[in-house]
Amino acid sequence: MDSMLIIDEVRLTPILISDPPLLNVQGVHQPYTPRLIVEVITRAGTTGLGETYGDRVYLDLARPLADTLPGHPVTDVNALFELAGVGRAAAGERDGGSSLSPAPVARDGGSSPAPAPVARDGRPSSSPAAGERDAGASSAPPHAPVTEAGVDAAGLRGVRTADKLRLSVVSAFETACLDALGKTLGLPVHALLGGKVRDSVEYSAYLFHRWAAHPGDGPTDDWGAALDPAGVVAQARRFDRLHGFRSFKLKGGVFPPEQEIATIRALAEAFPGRPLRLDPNGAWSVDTSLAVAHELRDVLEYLEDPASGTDAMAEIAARTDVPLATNMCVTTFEEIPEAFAKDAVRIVLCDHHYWGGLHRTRELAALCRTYGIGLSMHSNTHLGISLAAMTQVAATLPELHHACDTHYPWQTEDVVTPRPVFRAGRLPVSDAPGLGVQLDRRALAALHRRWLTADVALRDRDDTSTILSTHPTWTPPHW
Ligand SMILES: O=C([O-])C(=O)C[C@H](O)[C@@H](O)C(=O)[O-]
Ligand SMILES: [Mg+2]
Repeated sequence: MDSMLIIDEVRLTPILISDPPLLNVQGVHQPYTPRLIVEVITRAGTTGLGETYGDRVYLDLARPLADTLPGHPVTDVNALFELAGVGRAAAGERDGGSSLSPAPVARDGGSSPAPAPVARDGRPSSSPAAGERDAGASSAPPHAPVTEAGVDAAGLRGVRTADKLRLSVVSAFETACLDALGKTLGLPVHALLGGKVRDSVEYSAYLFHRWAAHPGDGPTDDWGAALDPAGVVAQARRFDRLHGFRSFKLKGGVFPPEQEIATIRALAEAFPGRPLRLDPNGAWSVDTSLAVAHELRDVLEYLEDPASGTDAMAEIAARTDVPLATNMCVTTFEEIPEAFAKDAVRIVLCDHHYWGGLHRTRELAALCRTYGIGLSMHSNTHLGISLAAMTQVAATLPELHHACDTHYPWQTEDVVTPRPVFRAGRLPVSDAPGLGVQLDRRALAALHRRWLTADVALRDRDDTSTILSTHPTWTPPHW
């Protein structure tokens, strides 16, 4: 193996990025949300970049994986799964747990104590501090247990298992290895995935009900509140003006369905013929879902996760012509056979983070193609490294016929420079080596400093605790 391709060092940098007060079924976004930036450095000094969820439960899995990588080639991305212990739940007893095992994820959702932070060469520390609070996965309710078998269908990204956490960590390492490999070979990541089938990727405007500002201290912006149909339409007009998005997705499950129906109707009137999506993250019963589908049957591109669970989705799908999409009931390969057999969904939202990387996203696309299921793309609060990875893999998927989700326009901070710019709702597919993004080290250091100095509770995203801190009587909505 060419020594230029051998990994010399891996750096992990947890950061906190500012986030607006966006509302969802689990509460409200924190003023700052955690992300993890992964740098893989080869013996030739080439740095590859990756990004994933930054909650402490992910950091605890990333650290031992980072420690095992030096000496491995960046070409060896298939080995990452074994090194990260994916599938180790079943095999764990057999091998007795090798030195490659990641820190164990406790059955109560907590994680093993982390070692004290270690600064490497004066660069941002790769080790998060031990937590004061037991961590849940990003976007999952704080009480939700993490088990090897997997429970918690209520999480915004569906069932939460130890393997899914590991896959989310692997995805950042895979992206970083592919970025380093591409830079070494002078090839874009899409070429390493078989080549692009389009020169630009379409994204959708991600509309949220939101408050004008976080209560108390926190980052501010000038978007104002969006708590009724007029507010959401104004938000959509601004997205249209700024980025030219053609399609619109509304995060629902916040207000009673009648109000969210009125909002979609107002959007349809303001933007005739444009694709519209509504996603209440499983907040509705089967009957409510059917009623909403009926009301909006003439304007929806798709209805995303109206109810929770494969059986409920299958029941709704059998009784409406409105296509159902999901990033909650089909989020792992294990969930595919049942959901496809029951015709529960017509569109699956891929996400390279929790599906385990860019190669596995292509494997998911192949399965969807085989079974005649459409493909779209999910997003969670993310920065430019993830956006570049999403764009590179999306460029290679012929079957991606829906605009991809992205939270990116809500993010005012980034660790890449220059910021990507959407034109007519699209991003060009970079042909530069690797992901085609440059790390802004000064920004990375500043956001890491925030992670070190801010309230440690912010190191785990917890939308429910955040809303309860100012609205103590709030309960998770269900209609
Ligand atoms: O499509 C989805 O379900 C999401 O984008 C989940 C996200 O976490 C979203 O609800 C959010 O950021 O509040
Ligand atoms: Mg969704």
